[in-house]
Amino acid sequence: MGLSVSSRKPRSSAVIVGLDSAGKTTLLYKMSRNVDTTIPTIGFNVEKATLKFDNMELISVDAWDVGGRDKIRPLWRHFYKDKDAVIFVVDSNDRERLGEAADQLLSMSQEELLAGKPILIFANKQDHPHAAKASELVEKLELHRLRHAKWHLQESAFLEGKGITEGLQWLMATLHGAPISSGLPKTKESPKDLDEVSTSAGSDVSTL
Ligand SMILES: Nc1nc2c(ncn2[C@@H]2O[C@H](COP(=O)(O)OP(=O)(O)OP(=O)(O)O)[C@@H](O)[C@H]2O)c(=O)[nH]1
Ligand SMILES: [Mg+2]
Repeated sequence: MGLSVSSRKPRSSAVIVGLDSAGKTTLLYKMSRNVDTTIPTIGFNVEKATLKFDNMELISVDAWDVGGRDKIRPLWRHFYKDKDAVIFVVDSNDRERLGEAADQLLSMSQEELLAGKPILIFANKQDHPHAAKASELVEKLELHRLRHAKWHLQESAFLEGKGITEGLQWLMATLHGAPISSGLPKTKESPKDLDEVSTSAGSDVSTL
């Protein structure tokens, strides 16, 4: 079963990034039944949670907007070190900042300590009627630039709890090489029911 894992070392860990207001904190709190959240004070906002299912540790670091990015860069290494994956959250309804988000995503993917790690992209806020859909986001986020990483774009609506499980299932399957069933909430769709579009080797898109 493997559900009683609170004292075990995390099985895997991911760093959550994204522009301000994308939904990173909402993602953590949506799973708060299953997480412990702490906010250490080290000069910029850090939120940490451990998913009890699969014992995956998620760390959100709100460091992008802090002045003098180069000055705090050495601190980032502390959080990027030993991470197995990147979770990137984008506000699909904020088209004006998609270019900025694309640059942040590319920059993260090129961080030495994260290079080549799988990237789960949550195309969040899909509950907005005019939110950019997966196909538009693949283009606007310039995902072709993520040449060396396996990525998956998952449409989501965190406030409604939609898309979270599906995205994390992809991540766990990618990290562990096989679907993980223990403790994961059942999803209504099986992968074959999702509208999956192959975009390049090892990368794909799932709509809600
Ligand atoms: N409509 C809608 N709003 C959302 C969704 N997810 C998050 N929000 C809202 O977006 C706002 C920002 O969400 P946060 O989770 O605080 O964003 P964040 O990425 O942690 O932002 P910073 O901490 O500033 O970097 C909040 O008002 C959330 O309620 C969603 O799926 N749909
Ligand atoms: Mg936040």
